[in-house]
Amino acid sequence: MTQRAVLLVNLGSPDNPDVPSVRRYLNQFLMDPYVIQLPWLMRRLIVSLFVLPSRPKASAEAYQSVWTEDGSPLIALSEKLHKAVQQQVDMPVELAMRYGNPSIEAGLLKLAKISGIKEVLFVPLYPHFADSTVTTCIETAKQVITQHKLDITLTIKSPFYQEAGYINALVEQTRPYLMEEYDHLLFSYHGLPESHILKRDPSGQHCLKHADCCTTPHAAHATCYRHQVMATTAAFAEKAKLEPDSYSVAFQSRLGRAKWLGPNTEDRLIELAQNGTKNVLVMCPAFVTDCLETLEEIAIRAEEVFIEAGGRSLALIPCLNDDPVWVDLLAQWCEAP
Ligand SMILES: C=CC1=C(C)c2cc3[nH]c(cc4nc(cc5[nH]c(cc1n2)c(C)c5CCC(=O)O)C(CCC(=O)O)=C4C)c(C)c3C=C
Ligand SMILES: [Fe+2]
Ligand SMILES: [Fe+2]
Repeated sequence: MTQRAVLLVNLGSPDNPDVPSVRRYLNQFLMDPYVIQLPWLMRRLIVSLFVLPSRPKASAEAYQSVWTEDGSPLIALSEKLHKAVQQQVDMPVELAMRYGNPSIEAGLLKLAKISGIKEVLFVPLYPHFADSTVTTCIETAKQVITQHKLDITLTIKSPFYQEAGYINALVEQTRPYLMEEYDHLLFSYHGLPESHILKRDPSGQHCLKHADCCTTPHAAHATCYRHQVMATTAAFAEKAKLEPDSYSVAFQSRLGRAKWLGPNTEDRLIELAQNGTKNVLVMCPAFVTDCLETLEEIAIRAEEVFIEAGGRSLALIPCLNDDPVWVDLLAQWCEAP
């Protein structure tokens, strides 16, 4: 019997698309000190005064527009992925969410109870490093292990933003869309406040200090989300043989008043439409499963913005979800991360 088990970890969704459930979810999410990186009292005030009074209603409506018979798309698709991986490997695999359910605590307790399990391969389902995604789920897992005195070690899968297997899976998944006619391919990555990147630059003098910082080799790139998404884009463009002017990068899902990475996806789509681009393809490689941010923000809202600005069609390329090439890659990592 193997000593290893696997925990796949994604972000999580509200339990239901109603206002109270979304409020609970947003409160847990935004009170996370890795997400809003301010002292507790300031975070509490911002979340209570500026987010919780109005956002749960708007977000609940957005969730309702994409909710499925099986629940939230992010959870339902992550469960399909989990099942497909479990079928390929001879070790226990569980799925957990950083916010909402099933929790990281429940997943680790379940795995730790299985006789003979000594090591958990912990796989954050994010290709790129960010404290607000990767660090927070790792720290939560460590707390659970300490709190419950679990006799297991964690092996953590590193961000895989430029691993050949991941780029290959993305290119294979995207190929049918690239073979259709289109004018421009937009890589829309989830955004991040610039302060999160600056805080992680060990030199304090590299990240976001000059225009080509992300393509100039530097130790900061181990934790630089912007460098990592640029590296994914470059590796994808090379493997898919994209023409240099046929694609660009933008950042979506901005929240609040702080300065976030740019350009903003909606602004970029307006610019493309105004410059005569008619048919745009959008892919979102920061997400491995489709979710609110791809299905509602891009496929519904961004499409409206693009068409209103003069574009003709916007097609969202699905995330990897339970694509067989991606499932095979995860199964390989289970055996040898
Ligand atoms: C892909 C990686 C993600 C990063 C980096 C990230 C940072 C980040 N997000 C918020 C605020 C919100 N994000 C929300 C939804 C959401 N975010 C991600 C992924 C990343 N977030 C996913 C996969 C989802 C979808 C969840 C789902 O149920 O489908 C939301 C909730 C929805 C809404 O009200 O808009 C918020 C809020 C911040 C502040 C942040 C970095 C600081
Ligand atoms: Fe950079
Ligand atoms: Fe987010």
